[in-house]
Amino acid sequence: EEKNTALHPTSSPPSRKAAPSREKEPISEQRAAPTSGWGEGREWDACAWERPVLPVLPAALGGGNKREGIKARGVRGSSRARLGTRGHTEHNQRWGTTPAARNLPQLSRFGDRLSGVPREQRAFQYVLTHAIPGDPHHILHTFDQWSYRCEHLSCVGPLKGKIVERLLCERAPRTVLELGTYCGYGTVLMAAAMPAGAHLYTVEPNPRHASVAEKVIRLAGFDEQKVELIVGPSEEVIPQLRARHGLHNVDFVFMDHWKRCYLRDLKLLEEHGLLADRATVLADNVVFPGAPHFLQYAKTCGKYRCRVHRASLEYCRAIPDGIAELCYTGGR
Ligand SMILES: C[S@@+](CC[C@H](N)C(=O)[O-])C[C@H]1O[C@@H](n2cnc3c(N)ncnc32)[C@H](O)[C@@H]1O
Repeated sequence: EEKNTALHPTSSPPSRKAAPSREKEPISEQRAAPTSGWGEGREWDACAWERPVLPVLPAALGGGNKREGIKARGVRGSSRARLGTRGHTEHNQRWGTTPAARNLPQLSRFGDRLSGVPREQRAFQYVLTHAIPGDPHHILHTFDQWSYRCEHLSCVGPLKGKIVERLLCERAPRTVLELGTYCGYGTVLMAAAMPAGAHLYTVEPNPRHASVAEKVIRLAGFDEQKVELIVGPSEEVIPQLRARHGLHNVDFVFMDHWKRCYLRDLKLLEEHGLLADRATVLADNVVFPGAPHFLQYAKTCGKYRCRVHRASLEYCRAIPDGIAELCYTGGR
């Protein structure tokens, strides 16, 4: 159920015609070359050293991670169905009929095996070498560059990130809960926008993702006083938030884990009395891939005021998506 693991970046991938001269160079030289890339419109060069390792990386490694739900081929099919004429043509031109596109899931796994490094770890290595430590926005920007130009990551992304950031600034919450940390993109984005003294709890069951996120969060300069990463599934963590983590109630929730868990976890938060009066609950991807049961409940149960902020899917402007905003009124 991971959101769109197979969708391609919006900007063109680097031309493979341009690559041969570099590809013949020893890898050590290629790694040394790119560091001047930032701010000069040469961001792809900054990660050019990835190409010789896997020449088909940008096209091939969009997803296909079995553990994370929808297989790349299935998502690709849906995305093509939803694209307009222009998007469809672009899609075909880029990936549509190439053997690499037809074999996305296999190639993705092949990429992980060949490099011996999971996708999220590759992204982190890029961030570590190119982002400015202690500068959350530069770290987010570096993730964006990686995701647009190299491999798709299912972070909230810059467009929907702006919506989250704006709502968070408006609400100025004291306590924030994120469900689904992944690489820590959303965590860093929210931690940077929170008022001083606010505390963010973020929940991630996958230890591999949690390990990357922990490093990203600390790289951005947020300590445990500000951001607490809890490793475990939301259904186990939510009931323990009060007793184990001292969270009395939460002012702002960002749901961005598996979509089928949204409704269950919203009800869990209600049952455990964890939603503060007028708490804001944001839920990502309610348009694509969608969370219809969650939306139906939020609109009809009488406990929330609900609206959807329309945007597009992270790193893919052709696919409509949206963030639901719920305001908890508790039925009053
Ligand atoms: C779409 S990603 C989260 C993206 C992140 N919020 C961001 O903006 O960078 C979804 C994440 O939810 C995690 N996840 C899946 N099931 C979960 C659960 N039951 N509780 C918490 N997280 C879960 C997955 O492991 C994955 O890392």
